[in-house]
Amino acid sequence: MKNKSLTPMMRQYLEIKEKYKDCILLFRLGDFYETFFEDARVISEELQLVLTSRNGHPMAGVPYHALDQYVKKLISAGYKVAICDQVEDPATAKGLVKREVTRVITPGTLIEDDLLSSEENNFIAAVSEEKGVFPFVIADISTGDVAVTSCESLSDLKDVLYRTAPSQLIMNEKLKPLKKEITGELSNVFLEFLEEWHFAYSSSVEYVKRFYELASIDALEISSAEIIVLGALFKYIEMTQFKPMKHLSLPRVLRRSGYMYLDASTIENLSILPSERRGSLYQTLKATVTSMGGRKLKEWLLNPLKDLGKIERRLDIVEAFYSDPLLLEELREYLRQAFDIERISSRLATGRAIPRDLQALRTTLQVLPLIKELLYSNDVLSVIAEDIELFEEERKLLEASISDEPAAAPGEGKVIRRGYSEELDELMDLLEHSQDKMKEFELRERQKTGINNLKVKYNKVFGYFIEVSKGQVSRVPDDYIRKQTLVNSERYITPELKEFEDKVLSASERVAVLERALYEDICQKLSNSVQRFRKAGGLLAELDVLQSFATVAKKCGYTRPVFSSNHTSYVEAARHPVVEHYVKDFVPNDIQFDEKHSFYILTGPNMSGKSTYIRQVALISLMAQVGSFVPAKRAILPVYDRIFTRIGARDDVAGGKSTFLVEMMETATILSQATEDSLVVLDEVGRGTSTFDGISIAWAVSEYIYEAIGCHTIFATHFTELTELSQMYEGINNKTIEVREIEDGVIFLHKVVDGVASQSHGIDVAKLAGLPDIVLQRAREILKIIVKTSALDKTVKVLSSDEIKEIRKKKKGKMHKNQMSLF
Ligand SMILES: Nc1ncnc2c1ncn2[C@@H]1O[C@H](COP(=O)(O)OP(=O)(O)OP(=O)(O)O)[C@@H](O)[C@H]1O
Repeated sequence: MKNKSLTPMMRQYLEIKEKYKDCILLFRLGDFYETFFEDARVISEELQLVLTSRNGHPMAGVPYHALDQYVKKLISAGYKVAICDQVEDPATAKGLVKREVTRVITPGTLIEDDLLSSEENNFIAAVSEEKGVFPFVIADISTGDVAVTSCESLSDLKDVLYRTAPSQLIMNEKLKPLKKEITGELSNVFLEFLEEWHFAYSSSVEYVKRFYELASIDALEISSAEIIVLGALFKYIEMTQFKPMKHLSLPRVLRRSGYMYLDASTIENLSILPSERRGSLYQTLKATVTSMGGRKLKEWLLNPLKDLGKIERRLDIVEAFYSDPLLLEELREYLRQAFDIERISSRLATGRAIPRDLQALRTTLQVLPLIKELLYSNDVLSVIAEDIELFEEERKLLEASISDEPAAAPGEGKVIRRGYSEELDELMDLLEHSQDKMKEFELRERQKTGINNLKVKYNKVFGYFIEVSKGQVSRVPDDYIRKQTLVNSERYITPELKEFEDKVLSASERVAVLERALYEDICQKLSNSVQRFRKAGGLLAELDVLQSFATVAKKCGYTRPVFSSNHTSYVEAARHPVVEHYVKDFVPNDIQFDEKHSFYILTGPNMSGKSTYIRQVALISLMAQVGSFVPAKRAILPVYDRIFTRIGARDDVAGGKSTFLVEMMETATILSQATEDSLVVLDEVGRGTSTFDGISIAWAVSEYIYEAIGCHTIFATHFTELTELSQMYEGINNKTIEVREIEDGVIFLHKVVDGVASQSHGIDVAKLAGLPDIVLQRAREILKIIVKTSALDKTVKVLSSDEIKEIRKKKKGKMHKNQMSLF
């Protein structure tokens, strides 16, 4: 590149680019943000923009008004973008402008307009490693939410990443060797490695203290390793945003002991979160009407409660809504009027609130008293009403200052309401009624001087002037200043007229300046309340989720679960909350767990409904612990500490793991982490290997769970051999799913009953699937031969009491209960 051909601006571009090498630099120039050199090539290709050239160098630009939209595209294509704006240069007396990077946008720091109504969180996360533990922090800059946890193992960290799905992950450089392992299954995460010094303890402590204005970090009750990543993340945010992020909340500390832990495969197996392929629990339970509620619902579904008091509190509220449909409908109506004040708060705090945000904030604050009053009308709900703050001062400020339909930006007098500022009103009056004002002035002067034909006129040379005909000149008062003499008249100005003229001529400019200043002042005042707005937003979100539970419970015929004190369970006529919407006549089934029924072997033909049944048992408990009613006629449930699932075949080709290896790893996790208070549902464990290996593993796993862990378990299997276990262990029972055999196949009745499946009917299902007759016939012949020759030798003995003692001892040493923390 020949430096000679560079313009001064291009040189400046290169200078700034030096510091922001890893970013696409967008340079404000008039109505465009321009890029030059290689950046220009990149953006013209990524954004399909015309590539032009200046002095032989490539150049491309995006229009100023469409910046957000283009930046978002660049970010999703994996780029970081530095926005270089024109700012006043205090070094020059003339107030000249200079260009400066005002923010760096990365996937995790994107908080533009279109996110305002989104139900998704946009998390930026940071992780480091300290003695085998991974301290982890996430923040959503667009809502102000911050949370920390520590992952005790790599698989814990992967679970947390799966659950939070951050769009950007900042990692300590020392974790580079684990990059593939950590992020293997994450798609679309923007990774950045920061050098180790970013994770220095002392600077992080100082930073966090300063950020939260704390005398000591002890108040946060988080470990020093967590402080380090929190500090590193905040430093990163400040480095990219150049603005204080005062809306970021104190970190929520998430410890595994506080919640029912769901690992990534359980979230996947139970279809808790929405997926493109099938329905989910989230979609079923979602009758929320605000985006804050949508986000909260997701958070709750991923973190079911273990504290019975808290669960009952949620259920009480759901019941109060459920049993008062009119109140419920009224509340939904008010909530529909509430806007996403968490996001508005973040925009206020970062100086990016637009007038529409303030209009939305006002509407939301206006609806709060109505919600409060409504909740007070019900005894149970009045407890929540107490917590609703009314923001009288802020509401009055917004009502007095922001017009009903404000313009997109301040500057033309269409944002600030009339009556808020006398000065602005006067200027606007001047602009709108300058002609009338002139007439008024003229009339006043005529009356004052007695000159009937006195006229106020305007020309470009003098501006406004008073014209008096020659015959009347003797009446002209002393304070008139003569400006010009014509044949038949004299022209004068007065200080008042000049003052008026100045006002009119500069009024529009002054309106622009004054309205912007007033607007900024209002935003500034409101920004002092952002933490309280966020809190109110959180409360509205919770109300929204709880009303959503009540709405769905009514629509789908759910009942309130009751919790047993002796860890037993009886659910009558239970349904699968998602599948019931996809099949015509869903057949409800019961489930019972007590001392004599803690472990079920569930056999049944293919397609009979085994997976559906075991999933519904897990989902019903999960729903209950989230605080929702459940799809059953009656439900008595224990509080589970964890739900484990091992369902379906999954491989991890990227991580070099076969289907069977993944299956065994998941099973190993269950055996090492389940406690007697857990619920375990297993589907076809052992299927991924040879039949005899599979049966042996499944058998030994069942014995281990039953004897060493003793938790409620359902094991769905095609290995009918496992049903022998019920003969040997008192609490192991057999269940099967009924089918009616007909001449030409089977009818699936989907009814779960005591007993063992007579056969798998796999060939009947193969027929349904359309396998050719000749293949089906041959399969039947082979089946007959195999059944005769390979029956399991029924000589397996029950575990001896010494063996049981031994496995219980080993299990104890491995217990992880409540040790780990999670998200
Ligand atoms: N209780 C039920 N009432 C009505 N239909 C049901 C019920 N349970 C399951 N089904 C229907 O049967 C289909 C098969 O169910 P599911 O996958 O649970 O069977 P499965 O026994 O696990 O099969 P396989 O052993 O082949 O994996 C479901 O997709 C659903 O359409």
